Amino acid sequence: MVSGTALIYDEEMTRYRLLWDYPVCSIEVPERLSVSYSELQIQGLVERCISVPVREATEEEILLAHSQDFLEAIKTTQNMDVEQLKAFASQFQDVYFHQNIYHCAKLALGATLQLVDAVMTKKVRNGIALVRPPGHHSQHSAANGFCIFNNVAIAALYAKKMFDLKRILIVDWDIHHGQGTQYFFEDDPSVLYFSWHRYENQEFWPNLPESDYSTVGKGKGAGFNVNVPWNKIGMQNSDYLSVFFHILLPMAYEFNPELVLISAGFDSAINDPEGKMCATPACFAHLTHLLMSLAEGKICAVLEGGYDLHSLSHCICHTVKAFLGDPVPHLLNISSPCDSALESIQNVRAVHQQHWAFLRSLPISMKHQNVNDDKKLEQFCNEEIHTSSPNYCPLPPKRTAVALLGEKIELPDRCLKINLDSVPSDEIWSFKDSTVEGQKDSLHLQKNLCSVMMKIFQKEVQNGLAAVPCLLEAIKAVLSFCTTCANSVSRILVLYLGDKDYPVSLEDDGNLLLIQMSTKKLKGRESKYHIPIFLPKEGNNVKGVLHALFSLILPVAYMYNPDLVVTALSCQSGVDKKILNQLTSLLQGLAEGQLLCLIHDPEVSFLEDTICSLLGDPILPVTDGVLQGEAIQEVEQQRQRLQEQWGILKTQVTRTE
Ligand SMILES: NCCCNCCCCCS
Ligand SMILES: [Zn+2]
Repeated sequence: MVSGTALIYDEEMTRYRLLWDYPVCSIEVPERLSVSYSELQIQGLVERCISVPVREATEEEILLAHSQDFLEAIKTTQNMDVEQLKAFASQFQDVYFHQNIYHCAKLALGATLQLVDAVMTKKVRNGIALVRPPGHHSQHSAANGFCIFNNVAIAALYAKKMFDLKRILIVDWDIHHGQGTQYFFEDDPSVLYFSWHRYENQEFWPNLPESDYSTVGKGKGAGFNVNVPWNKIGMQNSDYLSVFFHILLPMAYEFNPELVLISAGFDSAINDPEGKMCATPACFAHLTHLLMSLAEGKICAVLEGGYDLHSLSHCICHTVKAFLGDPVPHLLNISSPCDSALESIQNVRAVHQQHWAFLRSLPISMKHQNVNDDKKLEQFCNEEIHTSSPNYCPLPPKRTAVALLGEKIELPDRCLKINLDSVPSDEIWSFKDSTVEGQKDSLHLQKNLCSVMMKIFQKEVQNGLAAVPCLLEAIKAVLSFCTTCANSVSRILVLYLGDKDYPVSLEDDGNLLLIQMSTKKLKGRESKYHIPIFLPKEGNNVKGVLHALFSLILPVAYMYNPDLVVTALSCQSGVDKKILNQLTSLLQGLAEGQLLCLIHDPEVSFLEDTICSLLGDPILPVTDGVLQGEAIQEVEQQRQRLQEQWGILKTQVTRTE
């Protein structure tokens, strides 16, 4: 099983800087790399990564994207004096040169390609290249916006050529539009380019009409270029997550990339002088985590922008920790996106409707700019940046506790098997009403669950799995355990995949959020905290689970922000096992990874797959037409009904009286 996170950095890339007075370029300083690398060391993350050396890119590699003339011209900067460098720079926009920048640009590109090699040859699972100069603004024959060679664009061209890849996803979460990258792949359906960027209706740099949502790609590439403009500053975690849930993730799963490249600019984080946005560093752990279930975890993050040294270094640490499989921190106060963000989301979904199955059957209309949602006018955010990052992060619990009822399977040694006889009897707690048929089963059930729960709450393991004779009884047992033994747990999310009516009447006090996916229309009252999701069956297969996951379950779960997640799944549910594994993986972004999987009548193979998901191992991509029309309608109606209570579900600007 492929594991390990590559960290590629060389201090040679700090050896160039601005040599004259040029204000717009003064923020691109060498300390961006050195301060970030030191923070990685302070947090003990360097030693946990696999260090991969940089190399110089070859001319052939540079020429994959750039013209010979451009390359020759850049070469000449090595022997220039400051005046000549200044004159040379004046032919381009917002970029400076230095006698050593050509060398560093070759190292930045070489580092990027080293990362692609390490991931594609399975030396590591994922990784990050800390490089400068950045790349996403540079074009065929032009340097631009601090960029010389387009590192990520060349990485995509290189990966296609060297590894014969047919589908590559580029996620550009830098706050500037990577117009350079867009130009390279505008008519290329094998590279899905996604970018969000500060735009302010073309008022913000690079002030291009083609950076707006209406640029969707050309010819065969139509639909494979996705621009999400931020027309206000001050965007927050909720705005970023909403774009992932309602645009990027459904598209990415439908596209099913073989490799994910992240143009990881962190000028989109709080306190950055360029972005003036409010998303916290912890948010980037979640953005990273949400992408890690694609392409069997093959992800290469390449540094682009990020100009506030404190914010940048913490964002990078959160990204690396997510790559390493560490629990991702709680995000607080997730709620409805602001109206300006909603308008952008609505417009992007409308203009891409004809290109993507998950959108095709929806009634979406364009909404033109008339929102003056002044909530975003404030320069800086009201919420403090959580800079109380631990100096030296203790190694997180990585083990998974597995308590199986009578099942005999080979467990990876990273698992903690709990055999029932060893559980001390005083750990047994009394059911309020144990209606589990058969004393033996109930005793076993109690022991089973109690021991796994204890291990999770004692932080001895991060998550757990229990095979149970009856899902509903097990859920009740877990809930009664939490109310009696675990007062640190105040909000529990239960995701139940099954057709039985949930027995107890649910108090709507918010301590429990039950989301029930069922193939039959469940009667009984639906409430804010009891969300039945009807999923139609086609033959023996349940369709629309992934769509429900992105459009409903994950957004509501993030807004609910549980302390524990419980999934109750049955093998016979007719849901594609690969989809259940995706669900198990993605839900680990909640509750700092405290997840308990209850499985009824488990097949051994499904148990093994679930254990892999719980261990954070790469999981197989979902391939067969993940999103079906009819099922989408059902989920869509549910989403419409719930969005008033769960604002994160909104995807359109709602008329305000
Ligand atoms: N404040 C507007 C001037 C922007 N100048 C270029 C920024 C390049 C960012 C690269 S990520
Ligand atoms: Zn940027």
